[in-house]
Amino acid sequence: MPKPIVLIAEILSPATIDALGGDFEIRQTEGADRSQLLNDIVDADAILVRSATQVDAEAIAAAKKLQVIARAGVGLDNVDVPAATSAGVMVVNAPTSNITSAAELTMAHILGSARYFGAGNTSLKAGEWNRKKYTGVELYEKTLGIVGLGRIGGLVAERAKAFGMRLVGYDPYITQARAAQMGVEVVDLPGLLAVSDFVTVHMPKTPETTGMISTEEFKAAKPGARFINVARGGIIDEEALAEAVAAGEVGGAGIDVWSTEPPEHSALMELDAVNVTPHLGASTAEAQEKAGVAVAKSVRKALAGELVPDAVNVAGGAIHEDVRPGIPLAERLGRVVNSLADSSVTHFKVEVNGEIADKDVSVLKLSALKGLFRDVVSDQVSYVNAPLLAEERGIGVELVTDPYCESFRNVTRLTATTSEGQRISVSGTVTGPKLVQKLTEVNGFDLEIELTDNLLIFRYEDRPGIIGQLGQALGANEINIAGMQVSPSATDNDALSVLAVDSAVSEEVVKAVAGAVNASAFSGVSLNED
Ligand SMILES: NC(=O)c1ccc[n+]([C@@H]2O[C@H](COP(=O)([O-])OP(=O)(O)OC[C@H]3O[C@@H](n4cnc5c(N)ncnc54)[C@H](O)[C@@H]3O)[C@@H](O)[C@H]2O)c1
Ligand SMILES: O=C(O)[C@H](O)COP(=O)(O)O
Repeated sequence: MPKPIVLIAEILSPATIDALGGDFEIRQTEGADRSQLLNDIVDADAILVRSATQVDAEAIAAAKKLQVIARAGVGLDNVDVPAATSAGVMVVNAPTSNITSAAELTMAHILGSARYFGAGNTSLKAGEWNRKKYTGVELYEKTLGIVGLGRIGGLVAERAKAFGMRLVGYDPYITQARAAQMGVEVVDLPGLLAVSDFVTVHMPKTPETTGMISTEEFKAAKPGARFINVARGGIIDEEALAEAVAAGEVGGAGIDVWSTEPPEHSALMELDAVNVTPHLGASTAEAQEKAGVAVAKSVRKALAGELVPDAVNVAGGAIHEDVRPGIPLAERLGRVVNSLADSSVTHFKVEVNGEIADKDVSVLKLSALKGLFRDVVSDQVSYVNAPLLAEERGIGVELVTDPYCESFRNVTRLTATTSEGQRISVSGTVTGPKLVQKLTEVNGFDLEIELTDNLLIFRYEDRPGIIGQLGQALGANEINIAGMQVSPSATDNDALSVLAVDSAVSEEVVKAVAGAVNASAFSGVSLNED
């Protein structure tokens, strides 16, 4: 049988090809060359792009076998998602692959505009020695206005804080509590412009945000403020910016993204106080590797007929972006339940609590079931066959949602009853811009520990010295502890310890360690991917 064809339309990290593996025929094309693209896409099963390839309705219609469009990055501005959906083509991206790189480039632009990096560099290379002209300002104790407090805005806040900046932010879609967590004071846009020495934008480009910072906003801004755009071209109106800088109203700017790429005859190019970069936000070795590997994995899954967590439109039905991070979490929690179960599960409940409860979260039930079965059946468990496996085994499955969630934005809680009457519960959440998975509860014991690949769980009668005994017993078996959480019971004298360890621990060793602390219940959980 011929191998499926994966068409790579832009330069991607070599790690992408390694992660695709040997199951595909990999072809290269030049995505920016329209006629070459339309010719080469015809028999492709999957296409991998960055932002320079227009995968529009025409390209999708030309692609007779296409099953997946993979964007090795975040923005889908160059992909016609509705056209892909109506053609039954899955679209995937790599939503967190380049956020750190984009946040770091933002800091580079903030610093660069504060210190005339571009102009100083050009001037010195032209043989001048002009120290006075390029006297800048410090960031320390200046105010940074962040417009858009999402993933990248949050990472910028974290970094700017380290420079001693005061942070104000505007984002009508996030809660005060979330902004407070970031150390950002929420204000309205005029309020932000009035007090900010630097303004940086981190929103998507939408009809609402296009041209959101323009002549009026420059006039309302603090005189001499500097403006940074590492988000999307046109959120800051380039022509109005050039005029405001030339008029001395705006002190400087750092622009990475352009309303037309590459930009044509922009007046910004002529201005000393404006530093420019050619859309380099994601252009680091790390971001490219992360993006390439993430989409390669998604392509493998998509072509194997599995549900893909990073898909933005699955089988015509979209998974909301706030629900997507919960998919791998639910699967891993399902695996934890399976590890804790002493006998077969007869009833399985998936509770989704918090802000995502009003979205369609049925995929989380499928994912949790997939996790429950993944380590116990020899067949490849998919989102499609997991419910069938439950039915075959007579497992009653329920999904319950509740928008109320006390401690986190969202928590997924799985409870299971086994044929021997054992009751198991585990809860988890996904936190921060890096979407860190956390275990927040096991069998009624509240915790907060990263859901790493190898965990050990011990329940015992609480008494002094146990932590030392656990450490000693694990050390004697050459097991390194990477993290630990102890949770005393609210109802009896027991405590539960969850330890994150560096490698999988054999059942024999887990038993020996449990014996050393006289544990009444214990489990070794291994969530390795292989
Ligand atoms: N330069 C680059 O190479 C590069 C790299 C990665 C991402 N990006 C771009 O950076 C931007 C931010 O990415 P992200 O991952 O942080 O996105 P995100 O979705 O995590 O955050 C966007 C934030 O903008 C807010 N927002 C939406 N409309 C708004 C409005 N009208 N006013 C104020 N806030 C509004 C949202 O509530 C959200 O909190 C996107 O445009 C993305 O395409 C650029
Ligand atoms: O949307 C993105 O991921 C960034 O703008 C990066 O785009 P790029 O992959 O073309 O550099």
